[in-house]
Amino acid sequence: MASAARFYQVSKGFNDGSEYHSVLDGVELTLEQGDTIALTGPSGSGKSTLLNLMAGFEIADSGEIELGTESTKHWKDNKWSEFRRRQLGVIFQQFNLLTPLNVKDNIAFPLHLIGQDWSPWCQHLIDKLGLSGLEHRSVEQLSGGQQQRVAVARALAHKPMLLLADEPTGNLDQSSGLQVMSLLSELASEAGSTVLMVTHSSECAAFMQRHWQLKQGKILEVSSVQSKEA
Ligand SMILES: Nc1ncnc2c1ncn2[C@@H]1O[C@H](COP(=O)(O)OP(=O)(O)OP(=O)(O)O)[C@@H](O)[C@H]1O
Repeated sequence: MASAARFYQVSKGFNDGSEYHSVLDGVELTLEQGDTIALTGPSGSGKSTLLNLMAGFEIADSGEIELGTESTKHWKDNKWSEFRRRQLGVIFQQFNLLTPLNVKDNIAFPLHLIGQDWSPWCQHLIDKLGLSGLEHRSVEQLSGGQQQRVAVARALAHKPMLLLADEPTGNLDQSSGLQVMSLLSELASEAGSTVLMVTHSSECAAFMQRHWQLKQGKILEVSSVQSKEA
């Protein structure tokens, strides 16, 4: 099966003015299409950095990143933007919704950027995410859990190849967080999206099939449904 993403010896670090600090140190990873993976690791271990590299928000110091069947080695900014618009969904801890817009317009906005219209799939997302009746409400008037459910709909509206989520339940209480996780994993599966999710919560990680840990700049596979069954 084709992979959704591969890292070959990817390294990334940052200068704090005088010194270079290595964060990712020759990371090797493969996300197979349809994988759902929870990424954990200590604070500062580089989880968000890894997601940022996969989305092209940051560029690796060395190594190579493949997305789908393409190497990103020579991608320019416009190619990364095109990839993000068409093939990527991103969910952040802080929701990052367009606050002057209502629920429906927040979900439709990224679709319009790629020339797509509202579809039965979008309506399905609204219904499943419990947003029916709230379509015309400003997102500022929603609870945190409702806002994150809008963010899930927005991220999946174009059925992205890859869904990246950075602590999507970090700002929610436990019950809203688990509800969002359950819907996110079910709808990502319906969309056919591969999921890589950063989380500090073992309960959230349990919604994913595989569990990776980032430690000392490298990925360790902690568990997978396949290996549990083996
Ligand atoms: N743009 C940047 N400039 C300088 N240093 C950075 C930058 N981005 C990240 N870092 C540093 O890289 C390290 C890894 O950061 P990152 O945010 O990826 O960790 P994390 O595992 O996601 O942490 P947390 O769980 O606390 O969110 C940290 O030491 C951080 O300060």
